[in-house]
Amino acid sequence: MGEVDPSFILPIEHRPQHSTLEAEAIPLIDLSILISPNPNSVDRLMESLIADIGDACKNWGFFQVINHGVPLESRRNLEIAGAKFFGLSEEEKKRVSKDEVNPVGYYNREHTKNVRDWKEVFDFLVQSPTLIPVSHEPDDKSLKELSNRWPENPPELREACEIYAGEVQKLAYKLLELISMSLGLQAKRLNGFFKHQTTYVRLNHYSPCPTPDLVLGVGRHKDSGALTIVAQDDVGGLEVKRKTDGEWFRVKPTPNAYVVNIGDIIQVWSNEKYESVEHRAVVNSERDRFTIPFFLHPAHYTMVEPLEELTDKQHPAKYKAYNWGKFYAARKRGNFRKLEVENIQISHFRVSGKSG
Ligand SMILES: O=C(O)CCC(=O)C(=O)O
Ligand SMILES: [Fe+2]
Repeated sequence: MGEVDPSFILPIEHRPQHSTLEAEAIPLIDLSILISPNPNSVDRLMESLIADIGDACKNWGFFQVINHGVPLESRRNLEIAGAKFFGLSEEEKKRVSKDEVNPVGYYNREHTKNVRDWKEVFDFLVQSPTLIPVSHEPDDKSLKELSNRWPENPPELREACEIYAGEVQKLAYKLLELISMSLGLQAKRLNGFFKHQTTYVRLNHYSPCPTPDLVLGVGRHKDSGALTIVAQDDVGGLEVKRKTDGEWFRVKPTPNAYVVNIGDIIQVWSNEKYESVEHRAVVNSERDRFTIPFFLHPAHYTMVEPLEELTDKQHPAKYKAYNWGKFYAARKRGNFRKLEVENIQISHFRVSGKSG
């Protein structure tokens, strides 16, 4: 293992098995009806699309979408500018380093469950500035404004990021509406939570690793937001834990598709009709891999709790309400230091205590 820093090395039981099955299995959903509806068949096709989305959310918590309306050019421009940025010297990238006070920009020391991830990232906010709580402490009501930090090089990165985020945001709302309808709710039932969203986009770079069996690009985790929409390149490495048997499945890269997954917030809103599913990113010894997740997050003041339309006497709420901004601030602390205690989880808010 030579030069690999021990902080990256996983406990034996969490090391990736490279016999992992390749999943055609996560559903592939065609959204073309949203872009060019045919008036003669739109109702029937919409009904079947909503049913497919509902099944994918229930059975996998993950699916891929094609014909999603995000212009390919906006994605390519960002992929190219992002690769140029990651190709700069460490010193230059660190001029836009993020830290505990200003958590946007460049970072290469992220930890998942106290093990260092084999990756470097560049994060930017979809709304800049974005308001968030100063601390995770419940009694501290102070807020701070976060603003994006742009590197000098490459100069085109900023515009590429902004255009891309605007395009994926439209897709995020379409998906949110489909998910809402699949739960039997009004299409726009969930949109209001995102008026002052804390959404951000991450550029991930996983460089080749001499010991891919001992480390992970991103350790196993569930996304804590509402929805995640990921552009992955053709290298592959994203793995999803299948709900039925806990097997890890590789998500096969599909050209120009997006991988979509349910986060913890939709698990809570839906009162566990849908569940957020564990996933991870493996690395390899030969090729650089680039991915771009878009993390759809609500306003910091959102109290996350099961939606009242989905609860009644027979189906009581499975979670107590929690404040999104405080939850996220507590979660993020674990990225900057090794914590002595378990990081905060939605299971801590579960009424009868099943692990989430
Ligand atoms: O890069 C990937 O394939 C997945 C990244 C991911 O799951 C995350 O950043 O939350
Ligand atoms: Fe993730």
